Amino acid sequence: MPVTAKICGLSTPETLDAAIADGASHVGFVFFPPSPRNVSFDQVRALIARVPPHVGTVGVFVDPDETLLSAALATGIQAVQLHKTTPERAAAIRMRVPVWAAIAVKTRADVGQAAAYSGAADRILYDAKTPEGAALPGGMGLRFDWKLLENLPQPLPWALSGGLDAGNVREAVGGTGARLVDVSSGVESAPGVKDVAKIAAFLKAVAQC
Ligand SMILES: O=C(O)c1ccccc1N[C@@H]1O[C@H](COP(=O)(O)O)[C@@H](O)[C@H]1O
Repeated sequence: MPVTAKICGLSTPETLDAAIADGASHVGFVFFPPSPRNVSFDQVRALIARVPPHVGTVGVFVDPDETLLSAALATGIQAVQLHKTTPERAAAIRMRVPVWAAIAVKTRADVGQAAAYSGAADRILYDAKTPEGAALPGGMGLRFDWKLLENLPQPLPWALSGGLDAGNVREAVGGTGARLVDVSSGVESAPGVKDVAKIAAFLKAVAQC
């Protein structure tokens, strides 16, 4: 089975088109105002119109309230990636749209939190835990100890993220067995500024995994 990749935090037609042309299986849009990647509903509507049916669209949220979630779902996103969202809230949201539950990982106990999302999410996204008080719960280019995922029974389909880039994704996939990887900072030239050459290099590296 080939390894597939989500390119996250896209905000321009040029970088979205590059991700699709270079083989991304999913593209992600961030709905979180403190993020340098935050996008408006109109922006996302226009971007989604460019996405072919074989590429999945994912909205990224941090425990979204009802108003934000409803407006974002109206743009046409096909799944939601939920950070800092309880299993109960995730389960309620899953009644409306497929859910990727982000698990912030620093320790083995963090990885164990994934089990609580059985029945509440469709996929687990293991991401690096950002420091206490950080502005963002993800998208900071931080990685966690991939050994924490070794030999672990997985409660759900899962994906790996956190600090991935073209130079380390092969090692990450080899060490963890991930079949879906997710990147944001690793394909940027500055926070929030996606780089088409880095997107191409990342997706080429993934194709060689
Ligand atoms: O990218 C953001 O700004 C962001 C904001 C709020 C929650 C999550 C966010 N990003 C997600 O974090 C992971 C890892 O990103 P990175 O590759 O380490 O930069 C990825 O899933 C992003 O979608």
